[in-house]
Amino acid sequence: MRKRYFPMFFDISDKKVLVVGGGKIATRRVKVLLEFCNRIVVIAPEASEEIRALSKNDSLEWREVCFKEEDLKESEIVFAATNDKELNHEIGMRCKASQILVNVADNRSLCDFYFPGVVIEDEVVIGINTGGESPEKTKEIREFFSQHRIDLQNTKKS
Ligand SMILES: C[C@@]1(CC(=O)O)C2=NC(=C\c3[nH]c(c(CCC(=O)O)c3CC(=O)O)Cc3[nH]c(c(CC(=O)O)c3CCC(=O)O)/C=C3\N/C(=C\2)[C@@H](CCC(=O)O)[C@]3(C)CC(=O)O)/[C@H]1CCC(=O)O
Ligand SMILES: NC(=O)c1ccc[n+]([C@@H]2O[C@H](COP(=O)([O-])OP(=O)(O)OC[C@H]3O[C@@H](n4cnc5c(N)ncnc54)[C@H](O)[C@@H]3O)[C@@H](O)[C@H]2O)c1
Repeated sequence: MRKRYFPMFFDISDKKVLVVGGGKIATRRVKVLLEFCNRIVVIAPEASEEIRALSKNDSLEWREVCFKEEDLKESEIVFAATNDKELNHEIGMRCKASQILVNVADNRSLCDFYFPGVVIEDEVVIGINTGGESPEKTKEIREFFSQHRIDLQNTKKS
């Protein structure tokens, strides 16, 4: 049977979320995470303009430093998204050893969970996933739903 990932809809509003890295992928993920969580720390010596701007809000703190092992102590969910493959791997392994939920952007086998494609419309949240087989397909489906927001609204009213 094909391996599938169960879509748990998880309350992360008060979880301590750590994102390591502040580039393209980290930015894409932070923007989605901020819809669900107000305790995000980003650790990265360099961060995108968007992360810099978002860090002016209380929900997001950007620390302009390199990752250190002790950063994990205060974290409950970790996203490793640096451009350093070895570091991402190390973060994944350390989280596993400490039973901290971890997602590693360049190594699906180290992920406790995958980042979904997300569509939000009022109280409706759609999460899309292909079990790691085709993120591109996830993106296509997410774009399809995003362009059909009217239909989602109509469904809700009927
Ligand atoms: C849904 C989304 C969320 C997000 O990322 O925000 C997401 N990937 C997205 C896009 C995307 N990812 C990649 C490209 C190719 C273009 C490119 O290379 O740039 C594109 C297309 C693009 O970017 O346009 C490359 C890639 N992806 C993974 C690896 C590593 C590996 O497979 O081991 C590599 C190689 C990296 C490398 O080594 O370089 C792994 C994962 N990607 C996942 C999620 C998880 C499974 C999702 C699923 O099953 O469907 C999983 C397994 C783990 C995880 O990361 O949670 C987002 C769509 C967002 C949207 O809706 O627009
Ligand atoms: N899962 C996915 O969907 C997906 C898609 C494309 C790429 N990727 C992978 O995601 C990772 C990030 O890609 P990107 O395009 O965002 O890279 P990027 O070059 O845009 O950003 C890298 C970030 O990592 C930070 N960084 C580097 N060393 C660090 C350290 N020691 N401590 C903390 N932060 C550090 C940099 O300051 C920068 O902010 C890569 O491994 C890439 O292969 C994943």
